[in-house]
Amino acid sequence: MPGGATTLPVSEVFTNTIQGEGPRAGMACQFVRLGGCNLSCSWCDSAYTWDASRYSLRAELTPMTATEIAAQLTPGLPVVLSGGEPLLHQNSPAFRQLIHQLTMMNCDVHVETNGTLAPPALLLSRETTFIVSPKLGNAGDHKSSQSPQPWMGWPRIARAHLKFVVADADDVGEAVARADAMGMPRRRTWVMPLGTTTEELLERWPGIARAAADHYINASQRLHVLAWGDRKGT
Ligand SMILES: Nc1nc2[nH]cc(C(=O)O)c2c(=O)[nH]1
Ligand code: SF4
Ligand SMILES: [Mg+2]
Repeated sequence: MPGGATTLPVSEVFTNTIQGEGPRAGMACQFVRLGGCNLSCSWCDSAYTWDASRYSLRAELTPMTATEIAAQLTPGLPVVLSGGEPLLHQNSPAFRQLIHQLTMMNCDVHVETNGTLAPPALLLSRETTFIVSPKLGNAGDHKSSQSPQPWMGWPRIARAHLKFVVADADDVGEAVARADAMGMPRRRTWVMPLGTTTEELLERWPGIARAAADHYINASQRLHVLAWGDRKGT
């Protein structure tokens, strides 16, 4: 990403939704979805933010200043920063400006990240919540230049939680092993089902919930998909 960018590549800004996944599932919130990712998960449900081989990123991403983004947001309502990988933009002046504007607007910030990049001091100093999703084998192979290896400092950040996308009980076992290896407490570790339809999510849920409970980790559904399907703007 260009270090001096005064705009961010924005896929979508939407308000009036609920956080669908993980430790804050059900929370009223709004979203800012940024373009670009440093991984290429086979089942990515937001590939339109990064995959130039399948989408026209020029059409999908709009350069916006922090002020333009903030103007579309509701003061006081938590903002989920997602992507793509939003932390790719952490050194951009526009990213810093956006965080400052969200502070002025009294908006909590929750970052949905793949966990490969260390977060900036700016976010750590304002009690940001991090929802960190390291990728399991089910995400397939990434490009040869890409490393899905997570930054190992997440357990030291009290407001960081792991959230693994799992297909079945075996994946839950893999998630537990990964959390344990990172030193992340199980009470801050979540799994959620892979899937973009109600049928898939419900079909996987009993096996995943059972395995999560047996391993003393948390499980969430994907509430927005159950409510509205796999649609942009939700
Ligand atoms: N409602 C809602 N909750 C979400 N939680 C994580 C999301 C994401 O795409 O990162 C997401 C999303 O796209 N919508
Ligand atoms: S890390 Fe997230 S945004 Fe990037 S390819 Fe994987 S699922 Fe998609
Ligand atoms: Mg999503």
